[in-house]
Amino acid sequence: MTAPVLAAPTAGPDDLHVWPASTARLPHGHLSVGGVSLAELADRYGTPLYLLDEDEVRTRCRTYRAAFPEGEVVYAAKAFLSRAMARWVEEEGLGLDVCSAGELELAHAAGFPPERMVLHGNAKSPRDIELALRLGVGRIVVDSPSEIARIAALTGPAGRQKIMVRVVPGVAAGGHEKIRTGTEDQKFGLSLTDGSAQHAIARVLGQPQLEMTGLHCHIGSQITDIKPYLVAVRRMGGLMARIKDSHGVTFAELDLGGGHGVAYRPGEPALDPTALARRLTAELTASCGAAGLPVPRLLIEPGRAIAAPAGVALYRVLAAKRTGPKLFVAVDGGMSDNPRPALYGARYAPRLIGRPATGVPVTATVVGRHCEAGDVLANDVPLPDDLRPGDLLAVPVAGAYQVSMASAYNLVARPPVVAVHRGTARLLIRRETQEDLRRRDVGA
Ligand SMILES: Cc1ncc(COP(=O)(O)O)c(C=O)c1O
Ligand SMILES: N[C@@H](CCCC[NH3+])C(=O)O
Repeated sequence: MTAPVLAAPTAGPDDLHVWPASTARLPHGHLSVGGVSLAELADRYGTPLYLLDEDEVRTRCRTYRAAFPEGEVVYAAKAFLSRAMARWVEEEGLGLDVCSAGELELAHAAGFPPERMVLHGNAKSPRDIELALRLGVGRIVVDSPSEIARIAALTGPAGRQKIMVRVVPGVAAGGHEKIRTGTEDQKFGLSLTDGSAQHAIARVLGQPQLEMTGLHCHIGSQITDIKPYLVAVRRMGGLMARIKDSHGVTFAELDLGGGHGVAYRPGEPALDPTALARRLTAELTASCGAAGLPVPRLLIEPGRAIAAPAGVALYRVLAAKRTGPKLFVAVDGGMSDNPRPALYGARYAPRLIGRPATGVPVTATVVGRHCEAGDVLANDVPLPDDLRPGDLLAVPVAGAYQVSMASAYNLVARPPVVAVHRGTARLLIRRETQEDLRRRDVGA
């Protein structure tokens, strides 16, 4: 299905710099992304609606590959996955981080080569491991000692499965306490300080069916400062040196996970992959040089930084009212399609589209339609005071951890995802239907 391009843009994207690069202003308050009018997309596919700009995804993949020419860039599918997304990422030469049989199967169905996948997870099910081994997933990242024997047994004497071990480097970083994974008070990885990482590594090294290619760490998400990554590199370097001393083994790879932060609102910082690559490489070279270690090949696993800025969410206003001092603007989505504000206090910058903003700018709170006071999409944001039912709101930087974390709370169907690309639009994921939801209810 395609949607035509509207008229030529009238002005450049000035305050639109957290929007996809293809965003353009059209007459009468309209906007286009990927050459397609957002208002027209809303009419065609309904709202709430998520769109993804294919060129923005591909450009971001290319920027990462150019930043890490010697390394391997592995897209974290948990940020957003569809068959088209898997194909774009594959065509751009990235690997894929999957953390469930579901992600693995979908990517496999899309033709993503299993050998370029990395399987993660703090609680891998027997099926996750069996499927990964049967399909020939490139690397499995061990997060718990109990996985090791299972992976070795299922690999069988003839095979040799590549393994990494996830280590907690003791680094506090991340945009919110719930997305910090570099310290020992959270569930992921194995401790450096109590020796459980060293113990797991020794067990992996003792299994002839397993080939330990290197260490892994992932310190958190929405990180905008390079320094915590440099501390993590030094700690990983220290551990690699101790493993060399105790086991006489050096590793060919080091996976530093993802977590690279993006700007959700104009003026916010973002992590620059090129600067990150330069500093990481320098730090790794220095750490390894000092310890007499060969410099391992770097793997990194960006999810948000590839997908988030390529996505836009579209909502229609259902109600607008003043309650005390506050202007509440209620839209037809909410925490079921975007739980991030409720979970992490995430902030967004919605804007009115589809008509000129004639009203006086006021501070408004955009809320969803769910039966939950915490169902807020954007707190205290500037919007015109004359918003009315039927108006369209667009929220940029919506491509990661929204559709992939969506629920059907209140039996509100999950929204569709449409790809826009150089003047055309096509449906990637259809809207969930009430029939889909009813069909699961099989007890009378
Ligand atoms: C192991 C691992 N790698 C990569 C990522 C991707 O993180 P982000 O989307 O913040 O880049 C995650 C999620 O935080 C993760 O758990
Ligand atoms: N889901 C989180 C990030 C966690 C990343 C997955 N390990 C977010 O939306 O910010």
